[in-house]
Amino acid sequence: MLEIAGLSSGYGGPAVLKDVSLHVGAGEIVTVVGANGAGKTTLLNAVAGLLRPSGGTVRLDGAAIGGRPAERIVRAGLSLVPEGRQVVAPLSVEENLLVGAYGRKRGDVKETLAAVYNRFPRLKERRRQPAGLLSGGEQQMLAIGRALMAGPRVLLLDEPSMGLAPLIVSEIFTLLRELNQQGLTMLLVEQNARKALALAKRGYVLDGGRIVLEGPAEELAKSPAIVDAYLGVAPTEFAA
Ligand SMILES: Nc1ncnc2c1ncn2[C@@H]1O[C@H](COP(=O)(O)OP(=O)(O)OP(=O)(O)O)[C@@H](O)[C@H]1O
Repeated sequence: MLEIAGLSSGYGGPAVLKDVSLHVGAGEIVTVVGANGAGKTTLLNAVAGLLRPSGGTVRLDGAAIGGRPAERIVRAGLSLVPEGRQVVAPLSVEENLLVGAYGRKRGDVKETLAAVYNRFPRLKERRRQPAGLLSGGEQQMLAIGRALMAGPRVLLLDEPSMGLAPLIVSEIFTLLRELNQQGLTMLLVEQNARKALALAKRGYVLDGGRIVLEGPAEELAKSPAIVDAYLGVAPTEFAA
């Protein structure tokens, strides 16, 4: 469904993202894990059209979308939940959601808004409140809801666990699993490799802007190299 081939990108200096190739099949959750500064945000921003690729291709269901303006990429069916949520603090919850539906037909917006409120009752309860008054977890839900307002086929998620307490992270990941079970395809980048690999079907490891390892998430989670570098203590040590 989403095919990224030989993608390179950066910020004007040497490339930060180097020759990255990965794919996400319809209905899959695929994760890209990597340390701080590995290039995860750069990857998603280059795919979402917020950064210009310097090489490579991005295809969504066969259509070339690489290097297109961000709003065209959203219209093609790819929505980004950005790092740090980036909700507009003084705007109400509902106004933030409507930003995500920019350019859609009124009837579609109404229908999607009802579906988002159905999925996130807490956002409905707080729809008139400024987004800045929400808790971190609620702001993350708002950022996900805003991305859903575009009616995407593929959701790109940039570290949804960032800065959240473990219980809230679990709540967010449960929600992502439910959205996936309803058919939404996801590319999730995370520093929280343990959680991300538990959720995803397949995974890639990004290091220094390059993919250095890939495989079924279950296998990556057991791989000694990953455990040492990204997971700290091996799961068996927890059990002991
Ligand atoms: N706006 C920018 N201008 C110049 N360099 C940048 C910019 N943003 C990121 N970089 C550099 O690109 C590299 C990759 O950063 P990126 O944010 O993509 O990593 P990351 O894996 O998402 O890490 P993090 O978990 O910290 O967000 C880093 O070396 C970073 O310093």
